[in-house]
Amino acid sequence: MSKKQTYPFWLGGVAGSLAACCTHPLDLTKVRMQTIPSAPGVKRPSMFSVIRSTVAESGVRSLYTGLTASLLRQMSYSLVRLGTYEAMKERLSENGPPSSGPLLVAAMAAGGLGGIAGNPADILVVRMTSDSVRPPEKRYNYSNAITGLAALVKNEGARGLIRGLGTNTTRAILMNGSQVWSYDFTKSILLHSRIPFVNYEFRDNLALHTVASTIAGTVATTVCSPADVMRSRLMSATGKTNPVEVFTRSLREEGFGFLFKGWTPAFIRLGPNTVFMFIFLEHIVHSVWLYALSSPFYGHNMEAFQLLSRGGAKFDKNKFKDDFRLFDKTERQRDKAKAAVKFADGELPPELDFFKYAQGGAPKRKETESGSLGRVGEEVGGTQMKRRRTEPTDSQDEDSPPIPRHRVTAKGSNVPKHIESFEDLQERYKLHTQLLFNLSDSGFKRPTGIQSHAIPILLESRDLAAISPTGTGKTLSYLLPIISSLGSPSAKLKNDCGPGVRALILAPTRELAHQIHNECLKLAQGRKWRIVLFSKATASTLADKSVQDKVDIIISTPLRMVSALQAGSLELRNVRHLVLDEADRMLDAEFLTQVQEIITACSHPQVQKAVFSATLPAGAEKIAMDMLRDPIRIVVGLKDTPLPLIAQSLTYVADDPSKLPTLLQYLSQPYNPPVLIFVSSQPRATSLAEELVLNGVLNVDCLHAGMSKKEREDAVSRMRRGESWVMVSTEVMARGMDFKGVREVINYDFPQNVQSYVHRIGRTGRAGREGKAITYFTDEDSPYLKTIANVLLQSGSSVPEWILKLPKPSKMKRRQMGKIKRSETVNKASNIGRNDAIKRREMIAGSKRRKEKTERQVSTAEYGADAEDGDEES
Ligand SMILES: Nc1ncnc2c1ncn2[C@@H]1O[C@H](COP(=O)(O)OP(=O)(O)OP(=O)(O)O)[C@@H](O)[C@H]1O
Repeated sequence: MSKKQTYPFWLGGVAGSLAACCTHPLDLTKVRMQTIPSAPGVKRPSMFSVIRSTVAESGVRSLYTGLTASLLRQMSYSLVRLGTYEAMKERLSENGPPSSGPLLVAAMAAGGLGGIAGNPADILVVRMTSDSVRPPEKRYNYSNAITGLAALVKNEGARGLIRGLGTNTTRAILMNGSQVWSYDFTKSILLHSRIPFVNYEFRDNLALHTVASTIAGTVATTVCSPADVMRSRLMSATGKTNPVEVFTRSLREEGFGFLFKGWTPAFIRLGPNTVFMFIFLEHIVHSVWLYALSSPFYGHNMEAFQLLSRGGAKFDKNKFKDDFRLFDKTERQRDKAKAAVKFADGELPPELDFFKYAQGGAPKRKETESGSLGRVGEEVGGTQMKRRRTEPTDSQDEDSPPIPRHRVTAKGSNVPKHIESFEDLQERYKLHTQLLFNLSDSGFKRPTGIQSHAIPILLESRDLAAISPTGTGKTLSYLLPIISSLGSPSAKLKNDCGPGVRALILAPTRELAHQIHNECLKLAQGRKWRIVLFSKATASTLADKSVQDKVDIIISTPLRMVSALQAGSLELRNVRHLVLDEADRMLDAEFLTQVQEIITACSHPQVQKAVFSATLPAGAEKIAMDMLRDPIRIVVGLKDTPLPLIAQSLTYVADDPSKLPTLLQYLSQPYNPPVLIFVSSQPRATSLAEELVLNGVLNVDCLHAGMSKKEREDAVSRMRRGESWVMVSTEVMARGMDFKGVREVINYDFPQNVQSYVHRIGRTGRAGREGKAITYFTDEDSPYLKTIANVLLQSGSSVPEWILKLPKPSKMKRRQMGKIKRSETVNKASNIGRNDAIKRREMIAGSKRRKEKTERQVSTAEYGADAEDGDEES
């Protein structure tokens, strides 16, 4: 179910009332259609004839007859049903997202309560809207809801208030169960799903609310129609009425179809009503929340929160405890005091320590159990099954190597003060409230270590080199300052900021660029910045200067960008913010020339440059520092060191052919999907994936740069949806990709270097979660083992004594590390007779790809459709 914010109880009533104002004429028409007495042989009036005759009474105004009753109904029925459902949902969410069953029950129960609360107003609605179609002597002539209510009690006593209560409550139960529940359900299904063909991904915005509420309206109309018809007939009747009698008489006279009588007008009324109600509700909740965040009154003593929650369900301070704290100065001051004490110790304040690795360094390492070479398939790290401890540990074993300290070190002139909360940004840098809201909406309550330091530095227009472990939120560290510094969208500024793109983010792979683009869109929600993922299609659109000048941010791979620069179809002269994500990769031999060309094209004198990575070897760092102006260098934890949250181990597998049986054996036992498996080449990735499938491993997927754009996108989507249990990949997935659920990484092939190891295993243990990383090593890999073992050691995983005693590989030797030649297939035994088949298949696939490419090029030329980007995989 989708995550929703708690809102004051009465907001549901307000949203319902606003919706009722829009759809009351339809409501009136529906009631009239349902209550006009039928006479044998006389055709029932159509919806349009009812509307026509209503307007004939006293003009368009008569379509609003009974509006006061309708508003009273919303302020009782909708207020209770929506408020109660939200409160129940909140309760059910205490231990994680609730499942649909309990939510459906909650929705129905809340509907029942709403039905009871709204019954008197419902009677008034039916009577007031259908009064004019009754014989004059039988009319009620209520002038408004209040006098109507008084007349009802006076004439029929308190019992009059419960007329039709049974059917009305049944209808309300069905209505809430179908409408509110199906809205939430549809929303959660659609959120982040992609519509095929148009390739649109739903986000929590107007489009999603509209589609989900339309579906909810259709479901609700169908489910509620029978109860609705019965309710109208019972409520419009005077004197004693028996529901069974009404039902059997209607059935006898009109057949079974009477239960769906007025479905079309009911839908025409309920459909828009549902759409309006949910859209109003979503927007009012959003606005109230924004108001709460920005109001100066809230900062002091939370009066406004109390005001908002007065008279209904309380604003759930427990759920919003983090936000609550943002506005509670006493608490904040207490936190600041605590932070000051912690900082004196050289540690991070607790609120910066989102990922908990800052609490005194790495966990206590486990002692090696075996001092000798393990048997094939035996994990010699000794820690892989044991969860990492992240509590601070002061006591150290004499023999233990030093525990690494994960603290933040900042070097440079006049380093701006770090922030302690996102709210500090609003106080210090006037961060737009919408951004603050979007952060909170994404569940980002506190800045991580890198964010708390990098964001103020970038907001103060300084150049930055930031090194922080994988999964610690580097993306937000640069996105937030960029978006905040841009101020208004270019299109609005009307060239005040100069024409042309204002921010450029470079990433080494298409997948990563896509992911950053998505993060950027999420953060920018609610404002109209133009954020473009640079592809062949967008490049051709942006070739039009007038379009280009309206773009605020471009996210691209270097290759794609350089092609556009060389073609003269893009200008970067106005770029004020340039970020290199995965900086060491971007500055390595393969990309350096392209990146330099792009940097040169960003010729604005005030361009701010920043480089981010989890690893930055000395060579790359030197290049980066030379390119930055008066830079600040931030390091979180130890350079090139993974988080202690990842339990790392090394598994001896003797030789390459022994890896497959070891892996199959591992996967035949319970494991934590999804598992990400890294191999050294594209053919090996395909081959391993095939072998796993042939051996009955379920939900195996494969991703490498040799696959088409569509295949790669599909593989990433399957992974995000949790449909892939085992993903075999190459280095293309090693950097930056954020699949929160990845619990285990297996290095099937030994990594090429330390950086590759750190990034590969960094696909797990993200955002504070624990992870597990296993690295297979063969006799051939053993000369390089010590290099990786040192990384394990630095980050607190244990390493067998014998590995520690291995000689340190020379620089020359280390360079050879990534150059081990491995067979293209992982199972030579199945090669016999298969090689030909594989070659044939590859030839067919190749020709298919070529054909597709030609077709795409043709269609690109004709329709400007997206075409495949260049591959950036090494
Ligand atoms: N302040 C925050 N609070 C909670 N979660 C956060 C916060 N900032 C980022 N995250 C989440 O942490 C995860 C990792 O973030 P991100 O991908 O930016 O890490 P990274 O440091 O760039 O990793 P890598 O080095 O692998 O690229 C993401 O799922 C992101 O949504």
